Order: sequence, then structure tokens, then C-alpha cells
Amino acid sequence: METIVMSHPHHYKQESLPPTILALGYFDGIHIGHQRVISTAVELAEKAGAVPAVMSFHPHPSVVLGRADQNWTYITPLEEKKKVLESMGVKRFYLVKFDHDFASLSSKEFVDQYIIGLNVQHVVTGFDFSYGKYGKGNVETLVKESNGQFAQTVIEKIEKDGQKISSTLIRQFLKEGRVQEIVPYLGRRYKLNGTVIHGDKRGRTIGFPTANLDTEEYSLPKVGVYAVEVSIDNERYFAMANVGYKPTFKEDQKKPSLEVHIFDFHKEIYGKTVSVTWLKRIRDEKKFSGIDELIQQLNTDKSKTLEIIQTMY
Ligand SMILES: Cc1cc2nc3c(=O)[nH]c(=O)nc-3n(C[C@H](O)[C@H](O)[C@H](O)COP(=O)(O)O)c2cc1C
Ligand SMILES: Nc1ncnc2c1ncn2[C@@H]1O[C@H](COP(=O)(O)OP(=O)(O)O)[C@@H](O)[C@H]1O
Repeated sequence: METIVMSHPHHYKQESLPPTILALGYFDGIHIGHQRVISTAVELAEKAGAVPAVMSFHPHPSVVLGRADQNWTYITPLEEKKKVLESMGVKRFYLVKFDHDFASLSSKEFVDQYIIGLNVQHVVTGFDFSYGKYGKGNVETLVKESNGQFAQTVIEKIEKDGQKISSTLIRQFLKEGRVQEIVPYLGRRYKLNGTVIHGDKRGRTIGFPTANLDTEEYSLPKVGVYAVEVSIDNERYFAMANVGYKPTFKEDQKKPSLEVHIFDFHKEIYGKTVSVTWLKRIRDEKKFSGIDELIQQLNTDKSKTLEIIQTMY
């Protein structure tokens, strides 16, 4: 998949580009609804012998326009989004730099400057796609603003158990720690990457070394303990994770951190990337009266995690 960064203003020469079918949207999470939009574009492109492409925007408008709180995080940060798109068969990824200048373009200016020049034959969006200044452009204005230059397919709302599948809903599930229930909405298990950083070096002294992960822009599930699968250098292992503040030892930690104790694993992995796949929540994080109580609980957590894994695999 080729990534083409578009910063404003941007004009492409039409004749130099192959016919393209474009899925258009922010797509944070690439949940089942987004997947329907993107795979429709991929299928249409296959039939037409055209190039399947996605146009998305980064950073997320909530971040740039200051509507989000300061701790706003992604479900799929840019690199994760690229990986998922690539796995879906997308061949060109138009990445629009979202800034105040871009946000102030009218919907017509956006279409003229960003889409018309790309030799797009067909645009696919979700039913609630909005674009242009104040988000005034929508699927109806897009028909008009296409000026007959491209066809349009709008994917209808997808619901499950009476709820619209949306990034907001996925975030809500994460906030509630419902990592198992997320799967039919997200269309896969929730996954994130982190870099192994140094902690307090206490883990190894209690028989439970824990790799502390810097997860940057990813959203963390609710504070608590989880059964997870991790992947390091393309090898998979089972593990148990703690999201939280380690209240037994710390009083001043401002943000929750993530650490994983990996089963049957004995390597030093500082600086490596660990991919964490979330299987099931086990319990809340607790403040223990001492290390012995914590160790006892960690042994219980380990048995519980192994039980969960047995039922899943
Ligand atoms: C599965 C798991 C569950 C944990 N649960 C708790 C907990 O309930 N309360 C707590 O204070 N710390 C908890 N911890 C964090 C430990 O306190 C921490 O791993 C230990 O102090 C080592 O920290 P270090 O990696 O910075 O050396 C948990 C860690 C793991 C891996
Ligand atoms: N089974 C394991 N699970 C997690 N980390 C392990 C394991 N075995 C060895 N390690 C290594 O030990 C480190 C964790 O040990 P720990 O004493 O908790 O140190 P820190 O406080 O720096 O995380 C990890 O970052 C990793 O490099």
C-alpha cells in the first residue's frame, strides 16, 4: 500500500493517475461499519479494474480543533490504521494533514482540491460522513459537489443489538473494560502496541517480572487486570496485564500505566515493541497491605488467566 501525504493546498494531475475507487472517512478503529465502507470500495475496484484507495485525515479533528479532552487517544493510531487498511487490500492511502487551514475549507473546496484531481470514479462513505468547514458537507452535498465526476455509494447504518456500531461505542466498551464484548463490533480483538520501558525493577524480585509498556497514542481499557496474548518479534505468548496505578506501591502516578507478565518467558526485552491482544478482564486493581498479599493474588490471576485461555483456544 502506498501512502500519499496531502497537505493543503494539493492539486494532482488527473491523467497521471489510474482510475480509483475511494473510501472516504476518518475511520478511527476501523470497526465493522468502517470495514463495510472500505471493503465495498475494494470490491468495486476489483470489478472495475480500478485502484482501491482510502482517504483519511490525521490528526483526528477532535485533537486539532480542541474538542477532545487532553488525554484523547486513538483506537487505531496512524500506524495501526495503515496495517489494518493494508490487510484489507487497500492499495493507495491518501493521508490528509488535518489542520486549521484544512478545517476552514468549504465542503466544495475540499471536493475540488482533494478529490477531483485523483481520477476518482466512485466514492464510498458511511451514511453519516461529514466534511468541510463546520462539518457542513454530508452525503447529499457530496452528490452535488461531485459535478457528475464520480459516482457515490453510501453505506447504511449498521446496528448490533439496537446500537449503532461507532467509534464512540468502541471507546465506551474500552472504558468499561469489556474487551471481550468488543469483538463483534470491532470485527477483531482489540490490539495495541507498546515499547518496553524501565519500571521500578520490583517485578523480578517477587517472581513476576513485568514489562512496562509505553503505549503512546493508543486507548487503554479500564483500569484492572486482564488475560492477554502478546506478540514479540513475531512470536506469540500468553500473558496477564495490569492497567493501573499500582496503588500498593505508588501514590502519585497521574496516568494509568500498562504492564504485562508473560508466561514461560525469560528474555530481556527493554526497547522492544510488544503487541498486546486483549482477551478478557479478570478483576479490578486493588491496594494490597503488602508484597505477600500481592504475590498471592498474582498466582490466583495466573491460574485464572490460564483457565480463560483454555476456554478460548
Ligand atoms: C497481572 C498483574 C496484576 C497486578 N495487580 C495489581 C494490583 O491489584 N495492585 C497493585 O498495586 N499492583 C498490581 N500489579 C502491579 C505490581 O505492583 C507491579 O507489577 C510490581 O510492583 C512490579 O513493578 P515494576 O515492573 O515497576 O517493577 C499487578 C501486576 C500484574 C502483572
Ligand atoms: N516473563 C516476563 N514477563 C515480562 N518481562 C520479562 C519476563 N522475563 C523477563 N522480563 C524482562 O524483565 C523486565 C521486567 O522486570 P521488572 O523487574 O518488572 O523490571 P521493570 O520494573 O523495569 O519492568 C521486562 O522489561 C523484560 O525485559
